Amino acid sequence: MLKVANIEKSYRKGGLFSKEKQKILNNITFECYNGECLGIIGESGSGKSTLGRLIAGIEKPDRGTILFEGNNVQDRTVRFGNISAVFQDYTSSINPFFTVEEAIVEPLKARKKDQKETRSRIDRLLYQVGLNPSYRKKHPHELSGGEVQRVCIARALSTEPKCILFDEAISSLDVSVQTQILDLLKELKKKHKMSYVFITHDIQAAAYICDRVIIFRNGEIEETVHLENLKDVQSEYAKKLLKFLITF
Ligand SMILES: Nc1ncnc2c1ncn2[C@@H]1O[C@H](COP(=O)(O)OP(=O)(O)OP(=O)(O)O)[C@@H](O)[C@H]1O
Repeated sequence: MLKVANIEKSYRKGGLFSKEKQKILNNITFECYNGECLGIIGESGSGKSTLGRLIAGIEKPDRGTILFEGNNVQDRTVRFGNISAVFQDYTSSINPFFTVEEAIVEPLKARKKDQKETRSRIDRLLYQVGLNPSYRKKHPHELSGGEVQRVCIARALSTEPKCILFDEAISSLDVSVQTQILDLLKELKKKHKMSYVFITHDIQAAAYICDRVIIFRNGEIEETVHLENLKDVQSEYAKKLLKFLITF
């Protein structure tokens, strides 16, 4: 369903006018199937978030394609209602002038629903991410970082997308809230065959929710492994990385 093929991405090194480029992603090819949670782990700076931005359609690859059900995610209408994204930097994810209710309802606006139905949907989404209805009228500055992040997750779930990209999206939450969100994602995955691309440093969270894990190294895929074989990765790099992440 999500098909990433031969992706390359470079950025200018040393500012806007520099001619020198640094390759961040090289020859990235993988698929994320319906109902699958695909983890992406790798060292800081290995290009995970860059890949996340390409999947979310925020940036364009220099080469290669990212297709969702056969259509290019660069096309907004392909992403709309199908792919959502939750990023680590939640402070810039929500308009500071919006209330929680407005933020959650924004992606739903294109769909004509009656107000009562929308309100009960907002309450259900808030409940699912562990917030009560009293949060509806609050603004982001009145919330803790973890609460804003939960609103971002509720917003990403609001359109019932087929695929959600999470980029370190739950790392900042309390362990109990993390578990609640992971359990919710597991349930939605089972019920609606949703799929997730789950970028994380948290090997425990990845082990809890992912079906397969891609190990990233310097902008390339080092190894892809099914969760049940995580302890038996082949490459020396993957062994070292996992050992580091598990003992860290
Ligand atoms: N817009 C940009 N312009 C120039 N360089 C960039 C840009 N975005 C990212 N980079 C560089 O690309 C490299 C990969 O960054 P990226 O954020 O994708 O890594 P990451 O694996 O997600 O790291 P982390 O785990 O720390 O979030 C880094 O060297 C970073 O400095």
